[in-house]
Amino acid sequence: MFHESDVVLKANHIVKQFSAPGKKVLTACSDISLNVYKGKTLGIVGESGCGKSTLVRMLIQMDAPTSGEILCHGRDIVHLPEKEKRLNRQNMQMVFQDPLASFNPKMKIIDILTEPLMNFKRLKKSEKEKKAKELLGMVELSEDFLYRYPHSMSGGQRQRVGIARALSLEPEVLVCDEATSALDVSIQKTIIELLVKLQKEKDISIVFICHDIALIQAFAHQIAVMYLGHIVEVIPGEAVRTRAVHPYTQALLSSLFSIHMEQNCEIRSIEGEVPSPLDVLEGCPFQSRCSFCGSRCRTEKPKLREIRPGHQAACHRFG
Ligand SMILES: Nc1ncnc2c1ncn2[C@@H]1O[C@H](COP(=O)(O)OP(=O)(O)OP(=O)(O)O)[C@@H](O)[C@H]1O
Repeated sequence: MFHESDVVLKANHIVKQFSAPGKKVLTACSDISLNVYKGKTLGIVGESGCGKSTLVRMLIQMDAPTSGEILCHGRDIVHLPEKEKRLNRQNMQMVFQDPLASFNPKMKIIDILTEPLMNFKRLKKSEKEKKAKELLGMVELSEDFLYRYPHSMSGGQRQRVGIARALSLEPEVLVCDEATSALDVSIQKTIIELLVKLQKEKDISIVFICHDIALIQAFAHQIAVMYLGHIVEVIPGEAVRTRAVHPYTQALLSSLFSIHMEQNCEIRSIEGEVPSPLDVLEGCPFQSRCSFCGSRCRTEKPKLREIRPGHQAACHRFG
């Protein structure tokens, strides 16, 4: 299903560290390797603070890794000259959780939609209206919104504008950072259906960051599960419910609250607190919350190993 020749973006052993008070070092991303495939969705899931945003900021060149490489079609994009980096950014666009915060409230929708194209001098002023109408049509919004302001639209409509604006530059990779988390469940569903439709039409790769494994498994082709700066499991989306093996992925699945859940079904929470990324222990990052933790887990960090095609896990119980 996933072929090396279809890799658009590749992270190779990337690490991101920040300096913290008391001369400490905070490792937000620890030795992460993963692939983003053409026309496919990679879901990145994990609790708050596990390093999801830090990881995608590096993937889209907003931040440089402390070490490791990021390749776009095999070419190193970390060490590009600044000018080339800027041009390359057109190819990777982002949709944020709260479009109201990322849009200029004084700008009309026509200007919000066409600003990226104007900035890169890819659109003439005289063509703005035509292009903006086309972009609104692409996200199934009426042309009536053209001269309105973002605050007069609903959250779902604004998120459609955010998607249209991000896709205006025809990127190969679209990164959605909790892009549907602030929306009602029914609106969330329509936005995801729109993303899936646009992905099929345009063959774009989507990186979808989310803390909700139930949502992401419904449409992601592969899911990377993060815990404390580590990727602990990479699994095809359709297999996550039945084949996930990592105790953390299983804990996330069992703590799901689903509206389809049967009555009397037990909701289990994950025992214990996430340790601070400043005090990372030797061995497995999940050891303090894992009911299978053995002596090897306390001393040796498990490597992410393939356990079947397209499925990798970092756990001493497997591989
Ligand atoms: N610029 C920074 N300087 C210092 N520490 C940072 C910086 N950016 C992130 N961190 C730390 O790195 C860790 C990972 O943060 P990150 O925002 O990537 O997590 P996240 O999984 O995206 O969380 P959330 O879902 O809450 O956004 C956190 O401990 C955070 O405090």
